[in-house]
Amino acid sequence: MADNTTDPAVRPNLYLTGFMGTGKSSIGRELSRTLKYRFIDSDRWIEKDVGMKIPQIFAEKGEAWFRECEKRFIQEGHPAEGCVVACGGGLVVPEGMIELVESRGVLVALFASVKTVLDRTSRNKNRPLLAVEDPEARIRELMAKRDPIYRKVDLAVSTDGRSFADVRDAVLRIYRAHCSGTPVSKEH
Ligand SMILES: Nc1ncnc2c1ncn2[C@@H]1O[C@H](COP(=O)(O)OP(=O)(O)OP(=O)(O)O)[C@@H](O)[C@H]1O
Ligand SMILES: O=C(O)C1=C[C@@H](O)[C@@H](O)[C@H](O)C1
Ligand SMILES: [Mg+2]
Repeated sequence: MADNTTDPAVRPNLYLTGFMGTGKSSIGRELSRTLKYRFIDSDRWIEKDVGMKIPQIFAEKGEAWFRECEKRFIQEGHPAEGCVVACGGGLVVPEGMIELVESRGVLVALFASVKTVLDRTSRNKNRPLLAVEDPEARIRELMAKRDPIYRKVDLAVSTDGRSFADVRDAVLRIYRAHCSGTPVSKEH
């Protein structure tokens, strides 16, 4: 099987999407080491670009303004190849964003249950959308809205009960298969 990812001339960007806590940032970093690609996290890029942390951006500028920053990041904030990009959890939500990201490289969606997301996000207070009295109810409500959007992404990996290495290898397999033109079946 031809493997384009071993050809330095063909290194399409690998974008990770999915709900908060599915592991885009942590798995993305691991993937970038394995592929010897540059790792970029859209949340960190925006924080640096605007000079504010995410909670401050949401509080002072609002979510819609943040979504515009995410669009600008995809359009002009990173190299055209050789990158693993961990997208912010809501980056693909506005209409047209899945198509925009897919025009820049290979998009893979990570999935996890409400329980897993709650467990993985509860230790950390830097997600303004989950900084509410009942984060579980908020996750349920947001996930119900967003799940149909993430499911539009053709390449998908489930992360529930799987180790970092296992998820990393599953993403690598489908990225490489996709790059070499091999059909990939969905795994939600
Ligand atoms: N497969 C996994 N097994 C165990 N823990 C995991 C796994 N994937 C992620 N985690 C843990 O879950 C937490 C959230 O992961 P991470 O920050 O990578 O999520 P994210 O998808 O980037 O979230 P966000 O959309 O908010 O940026 C981290 O503490 C990470 O170590
Ligand atoms: O899912 C979301 O809407 C978000 C996820 C995070 O990565 C950050 O982009 C921010 O907290 C919003
Ligand atoms: Mg992240």
